[in-house]
Amino acid sequence: MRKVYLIGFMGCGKSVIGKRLSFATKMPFYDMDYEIVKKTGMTIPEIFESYGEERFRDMETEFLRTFRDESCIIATGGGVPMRKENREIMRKSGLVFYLNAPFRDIWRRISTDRNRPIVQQSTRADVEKLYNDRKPHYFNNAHFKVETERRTLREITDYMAFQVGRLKGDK
Ligand SMILES: Nc1ncnc2c1ncn2[C@@H]1O[C@H](COP(=O)(O)OP(=O)(O)OP(=O)(O)O)[C@@H](O)[C@H]1O
Ligand SMILES: O=C(O)C1=C[C@@H](O)[C@@H](O)[C@H](O)C1
Ligand SMILES: [Mg+2]
Repeated sequence: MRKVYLIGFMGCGKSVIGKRLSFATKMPFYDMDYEIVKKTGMTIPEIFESYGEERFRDMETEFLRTFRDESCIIATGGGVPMRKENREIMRKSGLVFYLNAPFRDIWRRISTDRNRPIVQQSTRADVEKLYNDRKPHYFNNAHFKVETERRTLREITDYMAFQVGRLKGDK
């Protein structure tokens, strides 16, 4: 296995669980959003504001195409699985875990976060529609579906570390 990708909607826990999984598996961890912020020297709201969402999406694809060939854990941005090319790269280069969380949990976590431009520009109903539209893309493109509802971060991480350990060396 080369890479472990975490996919799912904003606030499902990709970044926080990715870090913990890195600790549990001793694999390095990278957060795509953070890598893009580091490379551009801009925050995500600034990138959306200055260049528009489409350019941000191109940066995500560029990251997947060019990121170093290393066994590692990658927390993807919430919109990454919407592009066919992104899905193909992820499935070819590693294992894909979908973190599923109910919309009410997601909304509680993200509604007041100013660092997510899509949330800032939308109503709750808009974000819920986006959640429902995206769900099949997450679901149909993951090797593993992880239910996070009523599970602690520890329980989720332990389950994922077990699956990663079991499959290490298979790919
Ligand atoms: N299962 C969980 N139990 C408790 N808190 C959680 C759980 N999952 C996520 N959280 C909390 O929700 C918040 C959002 O999580 P996180 O930033 O990891 O989401 P994300 O999937 O990386 O979102 P984005 O796509 O916007 O980067 C964090 O404060 C995190 O600690
Ligand atoms: O779901 C999305 O479209 C996004 C999620 C975040 O991870 C960031 O990549 C950005 O805020 C867009
Ligand atoms: Mg994140």
